[in-house]
Amino acid sequence: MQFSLAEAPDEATAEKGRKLFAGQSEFLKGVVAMSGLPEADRVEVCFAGRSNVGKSSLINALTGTKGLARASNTPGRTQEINYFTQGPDLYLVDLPGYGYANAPLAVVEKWQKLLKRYLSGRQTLRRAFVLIDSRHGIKKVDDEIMALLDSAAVTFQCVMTKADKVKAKDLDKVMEQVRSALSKHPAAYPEIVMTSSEKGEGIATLRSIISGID
Ligand SMILES: Nc1nc2c(ncn2[C@@H]2O[C@H](COP(=O)(O)OP(=O)(O)OP(=O)(O)O)[C@@H](O)[C@H]2O)c(=O)[nH]1
Repeated sequence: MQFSLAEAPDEATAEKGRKLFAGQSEFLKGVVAMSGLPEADRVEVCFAGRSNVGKSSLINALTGTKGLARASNTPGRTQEINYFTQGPDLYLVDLPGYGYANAPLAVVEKWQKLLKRYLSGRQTLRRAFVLIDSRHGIKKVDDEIMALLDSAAVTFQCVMTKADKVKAKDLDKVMEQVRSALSKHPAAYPEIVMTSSEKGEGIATLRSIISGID
């Protein structure tokens, strides 16, 4: 599999993305058990990543709603599966951050159990976006989540975050590592999205990618 960076969308595709995200975004609920999931009545995409990777910031940037997903400096604060509605036809799902070194083992095990159940049991889940910090590349815990997605047969797309924090030459090195790590995962989608929630880079691209998922 060849992995390439997603290019900026053409005008028609960009418009589709803009339209989707011009719709209202609202926090629906935080879920701690499968029994709490909302009715599976629309397409959903989820966002996974290590604690502090920038998930909340990315969801806020995508939806254009500051403070929608709580952007927090405290790692590991997003401990529930958080459901957001995006317009009438889409759920954006913020998964618990993983790999938080100081989390008690019992908490980690509970997340993992819920995550596994969610990923393998949610019929309407169309794609997972796995967020990777552009400074750090793919770590062991990311690789484990990707393996979980492989076994659950959930297509996942890699989204690089905090691109503004990395120099171009360092980014090349990280991308090489990312491509090589992704090549071991059959569920990996061939395009990688480079983003900066801070600068807005890649946000229009990701919006149009999501608008093309049905
Ligand atoms: N420079 C820069 N900083 C960012 C960017 N995205 C997020 N951050 C910062 O990174 C930190 C973590 O961001 P969050 O969005 O809270 O991360 P999270 O993944 O939701 O964190 P958890 O709730 O711990 O899972 C915050 O201090 C953000 O301001 C970005 O694109 N550029």
